[in-house]
Amino acid sequence: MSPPQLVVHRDKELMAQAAAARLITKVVDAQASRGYASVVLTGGRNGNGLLTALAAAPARDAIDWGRLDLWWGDERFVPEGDPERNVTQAREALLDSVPLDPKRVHPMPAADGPYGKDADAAAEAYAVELAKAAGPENHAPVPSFDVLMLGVGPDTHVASLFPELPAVRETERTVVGVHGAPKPPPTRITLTLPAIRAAREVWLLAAGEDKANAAAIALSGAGEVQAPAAGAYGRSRTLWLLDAAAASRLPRSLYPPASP
Ligand SMILES: O=C(O)[C@H](O)[C@@H](O)[C@H](O)[C@H](O)COP(=O)(O)O
Repeated sequence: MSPPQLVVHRDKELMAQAAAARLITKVVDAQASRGYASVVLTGGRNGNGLLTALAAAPARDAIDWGRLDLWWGDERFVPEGDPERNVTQAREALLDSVPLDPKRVHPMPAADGPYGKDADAAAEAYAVELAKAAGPENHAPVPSFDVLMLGVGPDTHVASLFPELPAVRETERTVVGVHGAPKPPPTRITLTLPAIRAAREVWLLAAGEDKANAAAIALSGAGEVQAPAAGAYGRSRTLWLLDAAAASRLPRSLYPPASP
């Protein structure tokens, strides 16, 4: 596993704009070489901030939206259309403004969907959907995601993998239900670390002073059960995208080299 790369931007707005530009290039390159691209979205302010910046990006439509597969890293297990749902927020920020192929957009099940209030059954169904989309060359029963994005919580959680809770300890299943999450709402569905680690690239988004401790802990050798962000890495690249506030408590040895 190659060490994580860090890129620090002046502030969260610039981080979102730069991350959006980075995503456009990554998707365009994947589509040019393979004919399609596969991206995992994340919820939260930084994840939605990136989507909002992407919607406004001048080069946005260099992406062939009809050949983009979208998945989610986690979802709040609430009814369809609930403003709390990550997919609801993603639709408002970007998805409703671009010509995606609906067959290639894979939201996680809602709490009023075919699995009712059974988050574990809904999680299992999403795992089956991921496995069906996996190819023979894939490293886990999930597609080879080009980019899997993760917002980082102030407690170092990523997706809905919270410190010390059962989901972060999962080593076999790719998707599990989460009960009693400390970040409301308490019931969620989440990819697990094995699924996250099947991605070619994992990008962690951390902006704001409230993420400074989490970034420092996760990047200074903490264990993944105590600091789930520490266990989120990609097969070929792990990239932390921070703003200066979130990077403010990083050990000097980690902070990207000052320009000469
Ligand atoms: O469902 C969620 O809440 C998100 O997927 C979660 O993992 C989020 O990305 C982090 O909590 C960071 O959220 P902020 O960017 O809002 O701090």
